Amino acid sequence: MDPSDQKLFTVVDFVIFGVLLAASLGIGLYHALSGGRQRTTQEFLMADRSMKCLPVSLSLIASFQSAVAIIGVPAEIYTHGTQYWFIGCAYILGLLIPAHVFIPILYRLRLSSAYQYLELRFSKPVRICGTLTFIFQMVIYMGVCVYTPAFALNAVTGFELWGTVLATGLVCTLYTTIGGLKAVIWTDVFQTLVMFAGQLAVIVVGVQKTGGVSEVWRKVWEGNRISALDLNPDPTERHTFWTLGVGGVFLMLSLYGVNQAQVQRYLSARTEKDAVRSCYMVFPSLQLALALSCVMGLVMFACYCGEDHSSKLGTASRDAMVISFVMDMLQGLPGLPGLFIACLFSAALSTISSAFNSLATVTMEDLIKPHFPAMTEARATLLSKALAMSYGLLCLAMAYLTHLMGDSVLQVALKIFGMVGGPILGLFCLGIFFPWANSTGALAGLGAGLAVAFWVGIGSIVTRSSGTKSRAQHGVACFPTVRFYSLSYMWYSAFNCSTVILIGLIISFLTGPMKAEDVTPGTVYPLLGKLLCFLPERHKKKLCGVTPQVQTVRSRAAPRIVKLLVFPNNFWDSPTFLFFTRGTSTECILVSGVVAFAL
Ligand SMILES: O=C(O)CCCC[C@@H]1SC[C@@H]2NC(=O)N[C@@H]21
Ligand code: NA
Repeated sequence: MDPSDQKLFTVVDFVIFGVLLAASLGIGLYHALSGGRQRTTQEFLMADRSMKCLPVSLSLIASFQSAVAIIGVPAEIYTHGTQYWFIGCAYILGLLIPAHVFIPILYRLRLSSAYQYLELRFSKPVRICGTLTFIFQMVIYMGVCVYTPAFALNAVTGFELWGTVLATGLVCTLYTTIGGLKAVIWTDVFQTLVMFAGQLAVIVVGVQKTGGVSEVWRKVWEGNRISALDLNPDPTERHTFWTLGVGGVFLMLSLYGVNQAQVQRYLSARTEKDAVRSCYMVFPSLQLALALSCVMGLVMFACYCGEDHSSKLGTASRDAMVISFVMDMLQGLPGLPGLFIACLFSAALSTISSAFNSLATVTMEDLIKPHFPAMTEARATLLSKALAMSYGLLCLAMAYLTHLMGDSVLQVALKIFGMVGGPILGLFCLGIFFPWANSTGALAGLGAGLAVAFWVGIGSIVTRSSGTKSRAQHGVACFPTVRFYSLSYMWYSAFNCSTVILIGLIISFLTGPMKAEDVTPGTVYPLLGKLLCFLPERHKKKLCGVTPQVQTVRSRAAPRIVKLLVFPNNFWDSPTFLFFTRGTSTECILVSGVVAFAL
């Protein structure tokens, strides 16, 4: 379909796209001129910790649901079938663990940056390394998010590529810089609704034009695009229930548990209960978002029946093909192409604004403020705005880098999360679940995790095998290393997280494990108490002692049998052990469930 030979966009479409940009700017302006007028970092970066759970939950969705998902998931379903849909199973534990482990710890510490936790639990160098790793991850991810919609549009509609990148980047930088986190959250709410509307429109029109639901179902069934549960345990198998359902949990934890963009939203909630509730509310909306993008891929398959369009659209044709499918469906329906473009850019803007704002926050809180304690509030807020602006410009540069990656955008994004988000998740898990871990171990673990992550990640790109069906397709000999490189990219988060924890513990024990009394109260999760929660209260009380506040350590003689079993004497009286055993029934059930599932 040659863009010039048919009017793709009527005036109505441009108006709708214009309304999206104007509305986003309007919300930014409103929050710049209302409330405290963004005069303090508490307001600019933390929204005065006044947000209710509904806007927070919609904003949590928007942060990691960008044009990559809107375009990449339908392309994935079109090409490989609905196996990817099983990632929805990872949303259960992927949101329950943040709600009951990460949020309580991070919220009660009253942090602004998630990485302040690393200094409280370990040391300042660990915090700096965590912050720099996060910045690296988000800057690259931002580039992919800005580039994806512009590239796809340009490939199909001749939309001026860099003009679109510039327009998106500037609008986003502007409302993020003037309106702060409040503007980012409320534009996220608006943009998430536009995102759902756009995808729904394409599905409704697509089904109607392909002959109705039963016709679509028949075609996708015959085209065997409905994947059965694939329980193949082979870790090099790209998408199976295990890589998506289990590997996906680690991916979700790295995003919804410890990623600053999401943690900042939890911390901006009025109360801890609001933060936990917003995490629960993410679940249905995330399932809806996943369902919409998967169904869109199925409708696209029913419409094209697997014809190959790569001749027309060049290299990453699958991604661009989604846009050409949408334009095929929506042309001649004034306003709908504009709605979908608005949907695409809503997805991009809501993710990029979250990235700008979280990057500005951690740079301010973790890298600048500690060196300039005397900095005035006004100057700090001004500097935060300047940071948001500069990250905006940096992101445009990163968009160009994406130009060179070539992989399907969904795979690029998920690899970034696995390679960089996985080690950060490992760092937090090491601190939260292993009180013996010390900062030397943490630094060594993070270093090892990142080294392994890049070794496997880059290796897979070089050997073009990140979870392919068989090495034979690539004609490379089946040496163990290639098998190592062929690890499915969906295992990167779990693999790298485990590497950090393993190396971290080994180095910690070699350099002298942390003494329980040296662990900052409130920075470890009482895992043991949860595991033993099935014990009757009196046994548990005897075994774990009363569950006092960690600070006041009362010596509790553990029963002889247990004493002899596992721990040296002083451990039973230590704050960590006692702290370990504090816990409510919900969390007990959750943790035993996790352990049972893992076993
Ligand atoms: O859309 C993006 O920008 C990134 C791709 C999806 C990221 C992960 S996949 C699991 C979870 N569900 C989402 O909608 N986003 C995250
Ligand atoms: Na988004």
